Amino acid sequence: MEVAVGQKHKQLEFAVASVSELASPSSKISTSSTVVACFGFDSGVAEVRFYRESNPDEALHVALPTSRLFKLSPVESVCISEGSETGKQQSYSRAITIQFRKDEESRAFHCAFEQWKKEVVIQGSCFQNGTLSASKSKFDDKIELSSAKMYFHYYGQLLHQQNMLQDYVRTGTYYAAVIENRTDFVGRVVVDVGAGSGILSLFAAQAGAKHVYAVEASEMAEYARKLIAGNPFLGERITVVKGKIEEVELPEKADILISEPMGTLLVNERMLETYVIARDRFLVPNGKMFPTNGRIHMAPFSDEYLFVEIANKALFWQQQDYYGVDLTPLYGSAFQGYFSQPVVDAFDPRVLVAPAISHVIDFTSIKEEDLYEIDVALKFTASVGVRIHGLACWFDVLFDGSTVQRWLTTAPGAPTTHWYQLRCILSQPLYVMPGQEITGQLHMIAHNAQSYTIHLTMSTKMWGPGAGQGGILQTSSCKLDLKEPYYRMSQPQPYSNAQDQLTQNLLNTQEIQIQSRDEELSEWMQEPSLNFDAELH
Ligand SMILES: C[S@@+](CC[C@H](N)C(=O)[O-])C[C@H]1O[C@@H](n2cnc3c(N)ncnc32)[C@H](O)[C@@H]1O
Repeated sequence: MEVAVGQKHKQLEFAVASVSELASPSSKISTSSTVVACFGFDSGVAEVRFYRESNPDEALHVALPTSRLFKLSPVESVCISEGSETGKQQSYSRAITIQFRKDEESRAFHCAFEQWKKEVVIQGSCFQNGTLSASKSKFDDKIELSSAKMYFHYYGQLLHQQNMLQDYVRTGTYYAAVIENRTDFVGRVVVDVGAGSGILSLFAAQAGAKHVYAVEASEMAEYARKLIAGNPFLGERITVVKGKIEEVELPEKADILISEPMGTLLVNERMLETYVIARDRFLVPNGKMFPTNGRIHMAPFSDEYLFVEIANKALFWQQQDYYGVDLTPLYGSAFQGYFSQPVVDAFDPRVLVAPAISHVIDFTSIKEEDLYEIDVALKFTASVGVRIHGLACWFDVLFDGSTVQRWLTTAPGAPTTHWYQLRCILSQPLYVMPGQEITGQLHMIAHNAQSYTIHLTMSTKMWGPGAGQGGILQTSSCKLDLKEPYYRMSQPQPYSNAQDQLTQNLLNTQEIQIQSRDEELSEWMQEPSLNFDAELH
C-alpha cells in the first residue's frame, strides 16, 4: 500500500541514556532529562532525531539514507553518517555515539534503525517514478486520521488513564490474573499491547517477566517511562516503545501478550484488531494471550420506563407553535435519531426476559478481518409474557492462565465496571407470550471512525386463536451507531445493586466516580453536529 508524502504523522520514539557527536563532545545530550530518539521524516527523508525531552527544539538530526549503525557494547552504539562514495571507497564525516540504559533498549533501537532504513529504500525507488511514498500501516489503512488523532489525544492524558486505573474491578482482575499465574510470566518475554500508563507491564514485571516491551502510541508513553523509571526494581526489565503496534519493530518475539483492548460491547474502539495484529507480528507460536478470549452476551429485555424516556425525548419536536414555528416536520428525524443511539447504563438483570446467548471471540485464533463484520443469529425463548423493547448486551473476557482461570465480567448484577452494559432499543416493541420464540440477527459492521454500525432485527411469531395457519409475524429493526451512545449513568437509576455498592466501598476508600471510558472518549471524538443529545440540551 502506498501513501502520499504527507504521511508525517508516522513516527516511532525511544528513550536513550545519552547521545554525543564524536567531533564535538560539547554537543552531548545527556541524562539530566530523558533523551528521546525519534524516527520520522524530514522533507520526505527518513531520519532519527535526538533531543532532550525538556527541550525538543534543540536536536541532533541524522539522515538515515546515509547512515550506518554499529554496536560497540551491549549498551553503546556508534552511528556514522553523511557518507560520500569515491570509486569503491565509502567515507563518512560524522559519528554519533549513543548510550543505552539497557541491552533491550539498544536492540529495539537497532531493529527500528534497520526497519526505517528499508522504508527509505522503498521511498527512494518510488521517488524516481515521481511519486514519493512510504508504506502505510494497517492501522492508517482502515482508520480515519481525524478519528485516530482524537483517540490518541484522549489516551495521552493522565486523567483518562486514571479513570481506567480507578475501575478496581477491571484493574484488580488484571492484577489477580497476572499474579496468580506467575508461571506464565516468570522468565518470559512479554509485550504489553497499548500499554497506556504502563500498569500492566509493571504487573508482568512483578510476576517475574524476563523483559516487557510496553508499546504505546499516544503521548502517554512518556508518562509510562516516568512511572517505570520511578519503580526501578521493576523498570529495569521494561522497555517503553512509543508507536503503533502496527508499525513498531521489536527486537525479539514475545512468549505472552498482555493487553486491555476492550471497548463498549467488547469491540468498540476496534482495538481488538490491534491485539490480533500484535499476536501475528510478535507472539511466538502457541504463545499465551492475556486475555485469551471474549464473549458478547445478549438477551431480550423489557423496560417500559426506558422506552418511554427515549420516546419522550423526541416530543419536543411535536410542538406546532414554538415561538410561532411548527417543529413537527423534524419530529420523525428526531425520533429516529434517539432510537439510533445505543443506551449505556447499569440495568437490573430482572429486565431480561429470556436466558442470554453468547458470541465467542477467540483472540488466539480469530483473523483480524473477521472483526470487520460480526454477524450473530439470535434465538431466545421468552420466559414471561411482556413487551420486548430490544436487546441487552454485555461482555466478559477470560484469562486462561496455566494456574488459574480468571473472568472479567461486565454482566448486569455483577460489580459495575466503567463499561456498564449496553442496550439497543426497538422503536416498535414486540409482544411475546411465555414460551414463545424470539428470533433475529445482530449484524455489526466496522467503520473507519474506530467503531461499528449495528443492525438489529428481532421477530416473533404469534400462534393460536385468531393467528391463522401461518401465525402472525411481528418484526422490528433498528440501525445504531456504537460510537454515539446515550450515556444514561448520570440519570437516577431505578436499580441499585447493594453488592455492587459494597464492593465499590471496600475497594475504593476515596469518593471516586468511574466514568464510562467511551462516554469521555465520545466527548472527544464526536462531531458536534452528530451529537444528538448535545444539540438538544
Ligand atoms: C484501554 S487503554 C489500556 C491502557 C493500559 N494497558 C491499562 O490497562 O490501563 C488502551 C491503550 O492502548 C493504546 N493503543 C490503542 N491502539 C493502539 C495501537 N494501535 N498501538 C499502540 N497503542 C495503542 C491507547 O493509546 C491506550 O493507551
